[in-house]
Amino acid sequence: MLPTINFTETNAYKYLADHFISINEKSLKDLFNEDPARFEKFSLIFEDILLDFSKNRMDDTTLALLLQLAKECKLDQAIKAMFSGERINQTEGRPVLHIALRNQSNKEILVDGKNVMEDVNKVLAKMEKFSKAIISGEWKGYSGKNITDVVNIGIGGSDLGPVMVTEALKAYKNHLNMHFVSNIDGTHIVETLKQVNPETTLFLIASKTFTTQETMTNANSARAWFLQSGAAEKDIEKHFAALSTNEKDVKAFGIDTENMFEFWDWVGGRYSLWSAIGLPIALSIGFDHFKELLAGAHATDQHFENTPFDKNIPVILALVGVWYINFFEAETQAILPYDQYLHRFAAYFQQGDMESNGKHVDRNGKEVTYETGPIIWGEPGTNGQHAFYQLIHQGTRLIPCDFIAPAQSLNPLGQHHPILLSNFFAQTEALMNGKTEEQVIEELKKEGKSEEEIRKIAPFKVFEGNRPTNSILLKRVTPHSLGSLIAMYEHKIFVQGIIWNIFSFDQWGVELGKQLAKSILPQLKDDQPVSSHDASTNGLINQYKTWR
Ligand SMILES: O=P(O)(O)OC[C@H]1O[C@@H](O)[C@@H](O)[C@@H](O)[C@@H]1O
Repeated sequence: MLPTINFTETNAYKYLADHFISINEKSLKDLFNEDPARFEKFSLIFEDILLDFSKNRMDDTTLALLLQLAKECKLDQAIKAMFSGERINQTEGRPVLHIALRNQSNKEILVDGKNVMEDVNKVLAKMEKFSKAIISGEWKGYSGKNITDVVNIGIGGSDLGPVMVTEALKAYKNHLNMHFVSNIDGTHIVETLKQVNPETTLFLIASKTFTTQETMTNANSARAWFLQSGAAEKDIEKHFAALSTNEKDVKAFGIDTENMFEFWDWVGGRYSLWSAIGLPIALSIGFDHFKELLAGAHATDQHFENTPFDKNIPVILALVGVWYINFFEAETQAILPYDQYLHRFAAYFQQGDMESNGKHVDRNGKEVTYETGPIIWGEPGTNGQHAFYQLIHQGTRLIPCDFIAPAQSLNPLGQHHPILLSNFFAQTEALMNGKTEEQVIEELKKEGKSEEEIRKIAPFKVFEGNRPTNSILLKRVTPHSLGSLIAMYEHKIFVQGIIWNIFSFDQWGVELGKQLAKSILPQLKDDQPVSSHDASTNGLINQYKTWR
């Protein structure tokens, strides 16, 4: 069982609330001036990843109090509960064991007296064999040709992880062309099928439940297309595989369980890329690289489980986040990777974070009286700079940002990487230091502007600065470092959920819309006007009926 402490009733919270008043008056510049050792104190290195959290609006006292908060919320107990396989997803009665999927130490993890590592290793071995057969061409399509294209059909956690990782690790990929179909909009599957040949295409039907409407509809359309293109029922076994926990429905769909890659209810959808759901990753970059991804995540797991909180990267990331969300009232958190390969990283953690911690009821079943999960957003640098950074620099909102960049480029081309990184360094510096009115006036004078012109324009050119950032500098994007980085964010989300006293591993919030869509669908069959909804919904449906 997880602790059920209201963090606003801890001593640390009360001290933090007082302490906030004094910190809020200080600028980041002051904080750096006051403490020459600030960078050394407020940065951590883990393997080839440096976290610099010194450009945050906090000092030694803040950190000490945040650490005390974690202690008072019994974070240590919660971490132990997760790693030991307790049913910490209490609203669904399940353990939370994505850490088992990448448990390369193979240390036993028991659930109901059974070591889950046996099943994990069995599926990994099956994934290895299968991916090697497909990649090598040993596995043939129904007409004897090698597989050239893989179409993953899944949505949410059964899509976003594999999409993000295959994009992030594109530099490591082999000859297989990867396609991802998620949207129920027929356009997605139709446009994808235009690009592939049934004789050389492998479809992966990725769904934990194997009941998700979007995925099953897309899967059935893919199956129909396959059969209409000249293949026979018996050929399905060469071209369709399932990644799921639901053996019964996989069989009913017509997929041989030989081609089923199993996972278990203790793997949350948004934490599933390490499971059979990662098969498209193994196919795209090869199983050995997939294992390195798992190893990177496992290294972070060990760091998270065993490192004192003051040196623990996920814990620090989480506590700094809590500081902004609950004291500075920041509503959003930007994730800004300065790496084109990481272009889906923020989108991935939109699900990871917002589906986990977008909760308004605490672990006692009571309405919370404080903010929980932030709105996650972001785009890769430097594109974002030319789009929305204006608001981050000069807008009225405080937006904590995580800047992420690799020191080494996987495509060293002329001056591209130094230019990219100069922007990465410059942005966090600019956000911290800003530009004073005196500096603006000085610059305008140098440009030869008149007193009158200077007076008019100067206020608009001032940057107040004092805007907080984390910088995460990786040596290089590799399967290992990416695995570590993803796991850092996963555990950050876990820690924040513990502090906020919410359940991070259910997602009831996605159900209501699904339910209503199911009841509306039959009403769309005929042209009879509907009147059973509110006036707006009736009006929209009836207009649709006249226009379709
Ligand atoms: O993998 P399946 O079961 O198709 O679910 C796909 C997605 O469905 C959504 O409604 C959420 O619950 C996600 O967490 C999940 O990843």
